[in-house]
Amino acid sequence: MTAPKFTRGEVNVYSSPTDLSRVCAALRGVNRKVVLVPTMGALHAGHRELIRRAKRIPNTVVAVSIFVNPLQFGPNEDLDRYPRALDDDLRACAEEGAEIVFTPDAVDMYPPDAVTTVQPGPLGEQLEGASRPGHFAGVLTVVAKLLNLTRPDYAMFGEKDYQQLILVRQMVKDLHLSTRIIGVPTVREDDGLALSSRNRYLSDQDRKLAVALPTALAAGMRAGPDGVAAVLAAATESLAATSEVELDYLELRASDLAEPPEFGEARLLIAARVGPVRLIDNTGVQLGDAWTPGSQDPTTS
Ligand SMILES: Nc1ncnc2c1ncn2[C@@H]1O[C@H](COP(=O)(O)OP(=O)(O)OP(=O)(O)O)[C@@H](O)[C@H]1O
Ligand SMILES: CC(C)(CO)[C@@H](O)C(=O)[O-]
Ligand code: BAL
Repeated sequence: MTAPKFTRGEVNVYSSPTDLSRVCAALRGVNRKVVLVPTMGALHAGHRELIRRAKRIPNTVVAVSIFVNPLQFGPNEDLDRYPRALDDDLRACAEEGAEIVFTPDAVDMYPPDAVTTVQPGPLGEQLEGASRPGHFAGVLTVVAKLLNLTRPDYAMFGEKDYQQLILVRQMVKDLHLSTRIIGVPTVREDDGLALSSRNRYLSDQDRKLAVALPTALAAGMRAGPDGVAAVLAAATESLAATSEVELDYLELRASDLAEPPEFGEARLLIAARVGPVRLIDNTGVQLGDAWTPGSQDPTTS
């Protein structure tokens, strides 16, 4: 196959995995780098930021996948009513300059005889995985398929789904995949709420209440210099002010999520239900003083 020529502002849409794989191979053959942006569609400014950052990498072709992956939804979750907006999504991809959009059918990603999945290990059972059993096996399986189909040089993932980002990085390392995983900071509304496709399910009143999540994270972050207990106390106290928000978890972990937090960079993660909508968010927290083991002690320099 010869590599396609792209017209600025136009996206090339593929729904067949084989066609996608061939076109990416042809592009690699003419020394173009491929950047993959995996999404479930209903694109918002957070997704656009992933595409924009992908476009900043020189000599690349940006491939956005839009696939509501059934394998990562539990039996009582919102697979059927997950927002779908393909026409708007294609327009957004064209506006941001993505060259390729991949919109497969579920039967092509999971033929009836497919049995192999990618398992995430212990971290996959914690935090989001504790509330959504099997979720990360579903995510890693589809991401592995997308990485194999496109063999990208880079793939973009949002920090909004921080645990997902960590698990994808681990999978890439464990399976000796050669893609570089790029994490993109969370894009937020003016009041701090993290953009998410599921925000559109929030009623006006719940939308106002939802700001309790980033507010609690910010309170925790400000308490960072006072240590682990202070961070958790501050975030918990902040959250208590909004009794309508039903907390699922609020946890402070080391940045890799595997270790308990000690000094330096940590991650504060929250999941909560606001009305019918389950929202997640997280933030980096600097624990203790600016000095951390391994850094230069400013008092002795
Ligand atoms: N606010 C955001 N800022 C940065 N990246 C984001 C944001 N929201 C989603 N992403 C990233 O976009 C990619 C695709 O996510 P997805 O399509 O599930 O959107 P979503 O808004 O997270 O949807 P959902 O409501 O299902 O969580 C993921 O890598 C995700 O982390
Ligand atoms: C990475 C992903 C596209 C896999 O379906 C999904 O989990 C998401 O949108 O974050
Ligand atoms: N952004 C994570 C996808 C999910 O909630 O299934």
